[in-house]
Amino acid sequence: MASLEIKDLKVHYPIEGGFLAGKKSHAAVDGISLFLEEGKNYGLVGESGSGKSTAGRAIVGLERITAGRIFYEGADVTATIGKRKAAHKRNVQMIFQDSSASLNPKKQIGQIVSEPLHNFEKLSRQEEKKRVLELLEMVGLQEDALRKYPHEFNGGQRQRIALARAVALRPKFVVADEPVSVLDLSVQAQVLNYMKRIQEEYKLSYLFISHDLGVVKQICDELAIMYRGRFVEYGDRQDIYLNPQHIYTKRLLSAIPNVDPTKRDWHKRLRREIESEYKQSMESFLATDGRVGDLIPLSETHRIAGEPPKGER
Ligand SMILES: Nc1ncnc2c1ncn2[C@@H]1O[C@H](COP(=O)(O)OP(=O)(O)OP(=O)(O)O)[C@@H](O)[C@H]1O
Repeated sequence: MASLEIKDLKVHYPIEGGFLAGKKSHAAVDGISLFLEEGKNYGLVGESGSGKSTAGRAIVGLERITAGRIFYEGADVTATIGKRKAAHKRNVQMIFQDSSASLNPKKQIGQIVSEPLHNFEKLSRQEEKKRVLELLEMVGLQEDALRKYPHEFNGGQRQRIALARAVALRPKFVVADEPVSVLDLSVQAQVLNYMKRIQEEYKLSYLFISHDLGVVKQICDELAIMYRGRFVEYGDRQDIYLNPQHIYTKRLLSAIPNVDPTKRDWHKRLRREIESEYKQSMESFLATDGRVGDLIPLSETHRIAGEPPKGER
């Protein structure tokens, strides 16, 4: 069974003129480790700026790594940008948040989806076209899409095209960086359904990057919660939703919309409590130069995703 292992990954960006402030680099990703198994879905969750996208790009080889190693099926595939090993390139693909930027506007959909096949597989023209049509069909598009350009489709359709291209080589892992966050709710659900369907068909795994625990809940088996380049909590989806251990996780959970209206008051009060606990805890965190190990232990754990306490139902 295929696996992707990330060991102590660091991506530090140089700070321009940073020597004046006594700090030469900014740690966007500061030592994260993950072990991903084929067939399971993983969520990388955190607020804007926590380092999720940088981590995702580094994992697929689009970002220069400062330190750490990446192993695909046990083999070290850590490489500098543009020099990824073939197995890693084929088997670890990525889709991005902004499909209007990631799909070349000057190319027709047929060209876009066939590009990876063209680069990696020696198929006849006929075989290639057949495969592209299968891929388009899998994401709910017809043959007439072949000669159209990205701007002729809406955001949800474009994201489905990006998905078709990402899975053209039947990869084992797809890093999906906020793939639905700019879409309307109904379109989000549609794209997520296609993602699930493709996963069942191809037995692949997603590393799903999102700031929204509500979306991640629908697709991921395991979650890593990221804050300032590090993981503050990692574990099974159910454990994290029902029994979050970290104040930062609780805060993200408390921000999930769609609360049952009958429990709204309870939820509001809980949010207020969490905000005040969060402030104190994170002030100490920052005072200790942002080391996760220095976080103040939690006081009582609120069962956020579960039911309100008895007597408040
Ligand atoms: N190319 C870059 N050069 C310098 N700093 C960068 C670069 N890319 C990202 N950063 C910084 O690294 C940190 C992490 O950014 P990143 O985009 O990975 O976070 P994120 O959690 O994905 O946030 P978002 O959801 O807003 O994209 C941020 O402080 C960001 O400003």
